[in-house]
Amino acid sequence: MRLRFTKMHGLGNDFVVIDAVRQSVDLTPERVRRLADRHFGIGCDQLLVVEEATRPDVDFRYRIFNADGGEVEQCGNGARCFVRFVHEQGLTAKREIRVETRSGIIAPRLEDDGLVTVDMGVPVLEAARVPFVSDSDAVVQPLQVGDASVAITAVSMGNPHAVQVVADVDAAPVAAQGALIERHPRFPARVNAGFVQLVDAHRIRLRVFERGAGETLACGTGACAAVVTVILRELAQSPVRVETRGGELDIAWGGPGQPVLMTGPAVTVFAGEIDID
Ligand SMILES: N[C@H](CCC[C@H](N)C(=O)O)C(=O)O
Repeated sequence: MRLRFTKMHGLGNDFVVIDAVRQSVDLTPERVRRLADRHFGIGCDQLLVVEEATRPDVDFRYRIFNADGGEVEQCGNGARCFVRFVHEQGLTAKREIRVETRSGIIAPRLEDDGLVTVDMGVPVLEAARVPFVSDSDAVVQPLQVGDASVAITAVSMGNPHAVQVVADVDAAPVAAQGALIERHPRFPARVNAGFVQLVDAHRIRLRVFERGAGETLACGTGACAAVVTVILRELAQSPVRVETRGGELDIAWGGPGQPVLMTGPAVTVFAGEIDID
């Protein structure tokens, strides 16, 4: 199958973006893994597929696949790239679009300064809906991770996140502990593991070991989940600037029941074609 693609990134969280509106695409988990492979394929953290809307109240459908081949519910850095892509490709003249994802509708908007703002929807805090196996919906809950007991906040941005506060993200055991948390039995759909360091009431540092991709340079939904966490724990106030290894995101959240707004960059790197069997 010959495939036209565009390579993009949001703060170094990188994507292969595929237009499935103007080309027919048949993606299997194996094909996704091959396309995402940084040695045998193109290489990316996630693969984003642009499809025609399946309902009248949205402009497009947005499908997201992790590098491990699994399809997931949401991708924040990808949402910013999505709107830049459909605009650059002439698929829409709108600067703000409504996009249907597996976990609901998001609304990315191209700003005049070149950044992109996305209404990422309302965070889910009920454990059963994250999903997180627990008899409590408490904001902070203990989680046994190997020999350590860590205090996490379980929150869904459509996709599941387990967020902990650490003294120094650079020293945090992201690789070892992140891998254990990702596959922890209390997260039946697996989970993205966030590590947050407080800088001040409006600034945090964040690293995320992503479900299905490992540590990435930035995670948009992870930044949203981290801001929800530090605000719920009364450690910070909105808006919060999130420093990731790939750069900075600005997140605003008005509290439970309110949507999370994320603002940051989206960059097109190159376009190409690939033959994949
Ligand atoms: N690994 C995530 C999907 C990508 C999210 C991330 N790249 C973002 O920017 O939100 C998951 O399995 O839920």
